[in-house]
This record gives sequence, C-alpha cells and structure tokens, in this order.
Amino acid sequence: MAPTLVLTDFLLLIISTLLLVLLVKSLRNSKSKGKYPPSAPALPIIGHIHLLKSGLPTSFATLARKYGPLMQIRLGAAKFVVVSDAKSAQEILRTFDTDFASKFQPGPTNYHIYEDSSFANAPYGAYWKFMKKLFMTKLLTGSQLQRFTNIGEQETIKLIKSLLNRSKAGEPCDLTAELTEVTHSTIYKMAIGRRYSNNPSQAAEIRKIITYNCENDDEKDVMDILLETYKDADAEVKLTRDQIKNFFMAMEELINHPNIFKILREEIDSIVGNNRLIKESDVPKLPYLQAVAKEILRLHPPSPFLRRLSNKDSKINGFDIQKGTRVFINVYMLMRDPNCYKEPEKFMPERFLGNCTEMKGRDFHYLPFGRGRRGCPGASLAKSLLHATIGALVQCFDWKVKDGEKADTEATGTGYSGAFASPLPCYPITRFDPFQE
Ligand code: HEM
Repeated sequence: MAPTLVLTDFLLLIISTLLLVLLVKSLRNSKSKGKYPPSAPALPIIGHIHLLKSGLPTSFATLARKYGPLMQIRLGAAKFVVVSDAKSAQEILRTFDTDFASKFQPGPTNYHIYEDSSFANAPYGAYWKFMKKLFMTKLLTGSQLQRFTNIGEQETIKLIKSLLNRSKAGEPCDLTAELTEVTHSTIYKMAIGRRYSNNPSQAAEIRKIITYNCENDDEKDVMDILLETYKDADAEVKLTRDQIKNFFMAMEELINHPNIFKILREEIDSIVGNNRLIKESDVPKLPYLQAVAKEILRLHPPSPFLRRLSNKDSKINGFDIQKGTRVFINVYMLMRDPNCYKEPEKFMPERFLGNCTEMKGRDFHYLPFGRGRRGCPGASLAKSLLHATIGALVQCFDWKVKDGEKADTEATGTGYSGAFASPLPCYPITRFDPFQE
C-alpha cells in the first residue's frame, strides 16, 4: 500500500474522531442549556483568583456589584455560585431550604469557625438529623443550657478579676487576646468539662477526659453526651482561635466610640446599680446593650459566608442552579447593604432600637447566625455570653488605648473571616470593683 494513502486514512480517522467528540459535546451542552449566573472573565487554570484583592468578603462584594447578586466564581479548579442579595438568600434559606440543606467542605484553608466539626459540615442526611436532634433536645436545653450559662458567667468573673489585677499594677493588656482566650476557654469548658489550656501537651489529657464515664446526669458535658449516644470522638464543635476573634470586636468598637460607650454604661448603671456585677438575667432590661451586640455581629460576623450545597437542580432568582453546586452566601455584604442600612459602614447600635423600621420585614439582611435548618443552634447561648461579657467590661472599667491610638476595626487582614489583623494593647482603669469587700 502507498504510504500517502495510509497517511490520508490516518488523518481522516483523526478528523472524524474530533468531529464526533465535538458533536457529543454540543449535544450535551444543548441538553444542559439553561440560564446560569454570569461570571467575570476567567484566566486559564487560576480562574478568578487574580481578581481577589483584600479579604474574600470584600472582594466578592466588589465583583457582585459588577456581575450581579448571583454570579459564578472559579478559584483554581473549584467552582462556586456567590449570592449577594437578600432575595436570593431568602429563596435558598427559606423557600428551597431542604434543597440546599447540605454544606460543602470548606477546603484546606481555615475557612470557617467550624472547619473541623463533622456535624457542622455534614451532608443533609441521617447523621446530621441525629446530631441536630441531640443538640436541640439534650445539649441546648434545661440544665445543660443553664450549666453553659454558668460557665460563661464564671469565665467572665475570672476575666474581670485578672483585669482588676492588671489595672492595679498599671499594666496594659491585649484586649483582643484576652477576649479570645475567654471565648476559647468557655467553649472548651463547655465541650470537655475542664478549663482549656494553651499547652499542646494537654491534647492527650483531653482525649482521656472525654472517654471517662460520668454517673451524674447533670454533670455530663457535651462530649459525654456525644460519646455516650454516638461513639464518635470527632463530633465535637471546635472553634478556632483566629476566627473567634470577631466575637468580641465589641470592645474595640466601643473604645473607638466613647459616646456609645457612655450611653451603654448609663443604661447598665440605671438597671444594675453600683453594688453588683451585671448578670445574664439583667439583659432583657438592657435594650441598648442588646443593640450594641447586634450591631457588632452585623459589622463583624465571625462567619462572613454561609455555605450550601444544592441537592437537586433548582431555579434561584431566575437562574438555573444545578445539583451539586457549591453556594457561598455573602452575609458580610448583605449586612452592609446601603438599600437596607443607613450609613452601613458606621457603628450605630441605635439602628436596632425601638421603633426603628430598618429591619422590619428585612431579616434576610441580618444573618450572623445563618438561617433555616442549617442555622446556628447555639445562637441564644452565644448572645447571652456576648451580652454578659460586654456588659461587665463596660461596667467595671474605663479603657485607654496605648499611646492614644485608635483600634483599627476595618483592618480585615487577608483571610476569609475578616478578623482583625492586629492586637489591641490597652489599659484597663478600674471604675468599679464588684469583688471589693
Ligand atoms: C457569636 C457566636 C456564634 C456565631 C456568630 C455563630 C454563627 C454560626 C453560623 C453563621 C453558622 C452557620 C449557619 C448557617 O449555615 O446557616 C453556625 C452553625 C453552627 N453553630 Fe454557631 N455560632 C456561634 C456560637 C455557637 C455556639 C456557642 C454553639 C454551640 C453551643 C454553636 C453551634 C453551632 C453548630 C453545631 C452549627 C452547625 C449547625 C448545622 O450545620 O446544622 N455556635 N454558627
């Protein structure tokens, strides 16, 4: 056979194979044709990574202003849909809650305060339902909840005592670190029943603690119940040190806003008086304190994104979302929407007071604890810890930032959470010592 004939046959074969592949592809595309969310032009391999400038929440917000409230983002090989308006958030978290009741794994970076928790990241199914029931019926009710509240109060008292000592010695403290430690310690104490220590060599001891048997029901901690009912040592809720920082940004904002600090202190003084420390049971009578905490969580949500994974094909805000799509809901952006909040970047607790109309019927603009069946089951506990601690710090101390600096509440670092980048060294000056004999 002539070699030119063999070459022609070979070329024909390649061309017809290519045509066949193209045909199959176009048939597949025409089948999956739909109206998908728009996307910024992407680069090969990296996708949209080059468009991310500072923190992820603000970068996504900038892109959303250009590409719309539902847009597609590709970070390397991973594709996401980013939701940036309350209407789409409401459809996902309420109207189609069950269809989006799974969460995707946040990936290798420290994406979320619960990145290590198998429950918080579990797909919607038997295991998640079991754990949710456990949380709602055993962990966050009755005597357990009271026990958690007591732990919070004890930890606050420890913090106040340590700050009183520093104040006496005229020493500065890193308030961010102190508050992070209190939060961490409180959560760990709830979860493992003993005071958390920084020492990594205690990991083995912690493992030992969580496998012990406890006879008295009231003394059981979260881990006992989890282990007893479901022998899974990984089920604990772990909160990481860096992300939890946002929890207590309240003090930084209050130090920067002495007028708000003053109003808050006057409210506490008028209800609590000046011979005892504020208690959790005072909080319902302290609307301004509640408004301060609400405003903090609006401006600095510890989880600026909610994560969802669609369980089936659906239509959101007119766009097709395919089964298996990973969805980020940019809560950070929703809570700074100028169409909902007057001067959204400003720290203004008043916006949450009394007859304020800003929030009426617009609660999908306020999602620090998420919403729907995957919303935070610990929200009320978290709020009561936040109220008691802020209240005590305002009641007992005046605060002076070192060298007259201001706390930089907008320094969001480079990460996902929007956490403060720098520590906050300041001096506590004792104003009221509730433990003085
Ligand atoms: C200020 C403190 C806290 C904040 C801001 C917070 C916020 C959140 C957010 C945003 C979510 C995801 C919600 C969603 O995707 O819709 C979540 C989930 C969760 N939170 Fe919290 N949380 C806090 C404290 C707590 C505490 C104290 C507990 C435990 C006692 C807790 C237990 C959980 C659990 C178990 C989940 C996973 C729920 C699920 O996937 O079904 N949280 N939290």
